[in-house]
Amino acid sequence: MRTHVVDHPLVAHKLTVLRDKSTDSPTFRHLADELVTLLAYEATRDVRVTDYDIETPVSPTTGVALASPKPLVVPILRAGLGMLDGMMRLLPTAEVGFVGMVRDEDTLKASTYAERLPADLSGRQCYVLDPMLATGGTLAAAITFLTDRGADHITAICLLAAPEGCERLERELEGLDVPVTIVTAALDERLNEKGYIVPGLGDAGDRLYGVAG
Ligand SMILES: O=P(O)(O)OC[C@H]1O[C@H](OP(=O)(O)OP(=O)(O)O)[C@H](O)[C@@H]1O
Ligand SMILES: O=c1cc[nH]c(=O)[nH]1
Ligand SMILES: [Mg+2]
Repeated sequence: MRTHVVDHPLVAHKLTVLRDKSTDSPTFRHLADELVTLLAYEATRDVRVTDYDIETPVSPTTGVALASPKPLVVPILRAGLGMLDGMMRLLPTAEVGFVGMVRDEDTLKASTYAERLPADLSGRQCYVLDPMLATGGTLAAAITFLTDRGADHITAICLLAAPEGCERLERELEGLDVPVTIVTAALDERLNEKGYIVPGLGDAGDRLYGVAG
């Protein structure tokens, strides 16, 4: 597994405002959307393309087009939904699959409550969207879902990652014959006793959409 922390002053600036507890929900949604587009630029560096012949007004030339099958973008509900538009801005022809997962606040175990993915992901490049990589339980389960169905290339885009979650993913994905890359705006210090990322930004889903009942 490769972890890529995007080092860019605009990413750092937007992330700072996102972390600020006084940032309201509309501003948080807007910034999350902008940040994803910046991260997606890095995350799609190895998107598969194929040669594509065109004619410019001056001469024929060969460029590139997205290869087939098209990439699959997978937001992890709920908070990952706040990253979908920003991702689709860069990959408008990608397909989208959905996985709904929630972490139990006491045990920190992730469970799946919804899933709408193509049955066969053979040969597919998948981009998983989840703002928070905390203990890593959610992302480990999501990646397993995708690779069990044949996905052969996984990139997860996270706004923030914790070292504990990255280490867990390294352990759980060891031996997996599929390249996995984590692209994040920051690798934070640690998790607190409640499994929240420190300094973090709080509960991403609540900050995007309001406190869940
Ligand atoms: O790495 P982990 O320890 O598994 O935690 C990360 C998960 O926790 C949050 O989701 P949450 O369970 O709060 O659901 P929500 O998106 O509906 O708020 C977050 O969006 C991740 O999916
Ligand atoms: O800090 C955290 C950890 C998990 N989920 C969140 O939304 N925030
Ligand atoms: Mg949440």
